[in-house]
Amino acid sequence: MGFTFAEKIIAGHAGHEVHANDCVVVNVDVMMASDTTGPMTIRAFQEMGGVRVAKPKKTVFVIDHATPCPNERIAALHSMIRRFCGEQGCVLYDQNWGVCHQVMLENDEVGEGDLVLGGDSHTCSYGAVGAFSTGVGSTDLGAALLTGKTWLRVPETSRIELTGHLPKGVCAKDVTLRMIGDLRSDGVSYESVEFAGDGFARFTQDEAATVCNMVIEMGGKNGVFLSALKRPDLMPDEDAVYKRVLRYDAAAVVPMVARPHAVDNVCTAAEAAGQRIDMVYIGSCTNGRLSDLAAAADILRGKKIAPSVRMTVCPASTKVLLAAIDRGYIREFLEAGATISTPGCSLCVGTLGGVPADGEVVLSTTNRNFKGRMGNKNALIYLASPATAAASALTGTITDPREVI
Ligand SMILES: CC(C)[C@H](C(=O)O)[C@@H](O)C(=O)O
Ligand code: SF4
Repeated sequence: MGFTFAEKIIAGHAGHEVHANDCVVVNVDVMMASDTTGPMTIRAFQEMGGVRVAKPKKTVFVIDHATPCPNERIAALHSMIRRFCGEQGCVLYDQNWGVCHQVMLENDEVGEGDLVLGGDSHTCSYGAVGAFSTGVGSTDLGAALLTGKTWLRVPETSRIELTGHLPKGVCAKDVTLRMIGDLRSDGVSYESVEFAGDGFARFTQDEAATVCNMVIEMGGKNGVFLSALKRPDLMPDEDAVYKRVLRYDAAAVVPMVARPHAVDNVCTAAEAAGQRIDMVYIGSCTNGRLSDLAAAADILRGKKIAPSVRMTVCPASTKVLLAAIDRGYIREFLEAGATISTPGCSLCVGTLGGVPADGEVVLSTTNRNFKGRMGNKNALIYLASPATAAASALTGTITDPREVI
């Protein structure tokens, strides 16, 4: 019986052979906390008697969820993180960097073969570069800061294969929403997901990050793109055991949306067409990268968004913003009538401005549309790709991007 990626990488970090459902203690290569969970992690570390973190150069804090800082209470938490990083010699990405997951990826804080714990549920994003990465609570993270280790139940694995080419106007986000719609939010609970097939192998790292980012929205523990694996010792064996295997034909995928108030409440963009929208948000660790901004800029270029729509674009990082400036996208967004927000989590989780009013409808490129997500429980949030978001901003209603390209 062969081994899956999860079994191989966890075995390497446990120092012995492991099988799905074993409970093991593993070495952790990289730890990450944001400004939301960082303070709780520091407190947990201190309450456990922590004096020095085990791996300061591999312990990363990113101040991203509430930047620039909106109030006094959060300012105190931000200073607590800065002080801790100064005392402990941990790596700090302050408010000028961007969303934690993008910052981790674009600054090579994580790489192939790393076992990564993050105090954020979308830590699963790093499967795009061949890491085993997963989100944990602040207490587990605090313990890892102290010991450099954690415990894991070795996940069972599902494999999802994509074959062929995506049609024009169809994005990685559409494939992701389609899979989540099919599997539902608990479809692969606590499982590792291997993304395979020539279709996924053709995805760029940005696209792979979009897919892996939302593995948690199908209940997964982690996701990994097999095409990101260069090390043969991490590749799953031919006779590895899978809980389920799903296959998708890329040519048959169409633009999708998730309707309020659940990520698995999906339908095609064509089925939702005509739904009025008041706000459009393009950004986040799911879809705020340069290629996402490019997809939106291609649709908005030389046009004006509907007067009834307020549109905000937030590059996922300062590096993305600078590249978008160089390529002229930022000017194009501004000329189309959009607002540009400071790189970070921005509107995604309601920790900053841009809160929708009661009854308003938002189309967002983020990963969650739960009630209250953007700061108002009486708003309705739809999720979609950057192409669908841009096309819909032009018309003021949900629009299949293939109608405008
Ligand atoms: C605030 C934070 C704990 C949360 C997470 O863990 O994912 C946030 O980033 C989110 O996207 O919902
Ligand atoms: S951009 Fe949104 S989903 Fe990503 S870490 Fe920030 S709040 Fe969470």
